[in-house]
Amino acid sequence: MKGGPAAGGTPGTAAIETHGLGKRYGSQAAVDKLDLRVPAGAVFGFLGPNGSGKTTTIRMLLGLANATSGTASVLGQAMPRALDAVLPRVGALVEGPAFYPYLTGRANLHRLDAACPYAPTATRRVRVEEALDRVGLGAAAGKKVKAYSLGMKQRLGLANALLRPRELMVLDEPTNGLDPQGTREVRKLIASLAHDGTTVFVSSHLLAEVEQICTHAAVMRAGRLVAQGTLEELRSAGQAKVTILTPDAGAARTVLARLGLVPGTVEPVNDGAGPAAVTAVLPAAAVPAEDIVEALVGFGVRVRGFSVDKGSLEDRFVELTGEGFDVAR
Ligand SMILES: Nc1ncnc2c1ncn2[C@@H]1O[C@H](COP(=O)(O)OP(=O)(O)OP(=O)(O)O)[C@@H](O)[C@H]1O
Repeated sequence: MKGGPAAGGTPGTAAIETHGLGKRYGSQAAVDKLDLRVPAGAVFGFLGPNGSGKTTTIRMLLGLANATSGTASVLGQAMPRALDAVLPRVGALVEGPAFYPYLTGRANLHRLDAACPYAPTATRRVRVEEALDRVGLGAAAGKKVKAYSLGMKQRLGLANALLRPRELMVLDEPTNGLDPQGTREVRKLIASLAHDGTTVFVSSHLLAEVEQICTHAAVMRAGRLVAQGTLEELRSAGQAKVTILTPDAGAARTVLARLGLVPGTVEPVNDGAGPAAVTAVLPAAAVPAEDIVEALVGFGVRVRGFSVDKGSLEDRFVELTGEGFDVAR
């Protein structure tokens, strides 16, 4: 957007911060004791399987739902008390805004912008066209929304969030309904927002998506936050795996067991004719790699190859959520 860079917030401050935030529906806690911290300037992935409480959290942050416990602040101000001061600084895509089906995409944006008391009328036409272009809807802007696909409606929702520069963008599953091309475009859009200094808070149940675009992430499971931090921090908190390539698989297993590690299966390499690969999981506070090699050699194990694999973010998230992704609670 050409409307000038967003302020973005001072690095080191939090764009979103919650303490003990919770929401109950009857006896069910949709969100429970949430302590979330989204640093200013981050592209923050809010991950979790379906039903883990992401949308409920976002709704509370935006004043669309009332918390039943705890506190939340957005751009340094308490919510929902400071709603009127905060919302003009926040762009949001949550469950798609209500569009008029018999109006064109462009006319819908004009109406939504006109309904916003903070939007300058003089620049409306230009801002609407820029937002439509930015989400790749320029060519379809004259079509009625009732003829839009789900992906096109999603893009229109994004365009609505982009009508003015914002310090914080909150996007709930922004690639829902988009084809691979549309997904790539949204990723690029998020990167360009971040480049302009906007903090982006994006929920997703797609790990690969978060891994590609985010600097930080939090993981929800059944209403609870189970991890948050930079992607690197989340990765390194996971369990690493050691793999030993050796013709002395039995002896290698013995050494691993003596070191307190649990040896995994022995996999033949090269159809069983050559050495075998022996693996073991290294817990977070594990035996250092050099000590393992020393013990193997000391025991007379011939080592042809040795590697420590930190494990992917996916391994870590499956570890954390138990059920993996795309699973309803
Ligand atoms: N209005 C409501 N009334 C009762 N229960 C609700 C309501 N909204 C959400 N819930 C429940 O709260 C839990 C969390 O839902 P939420 O929509 O926040 O999850 P989510 O992580 O956003 O999932 P999804 O990715 O499927 O949108 C779910 O068990 C859901 O059924």
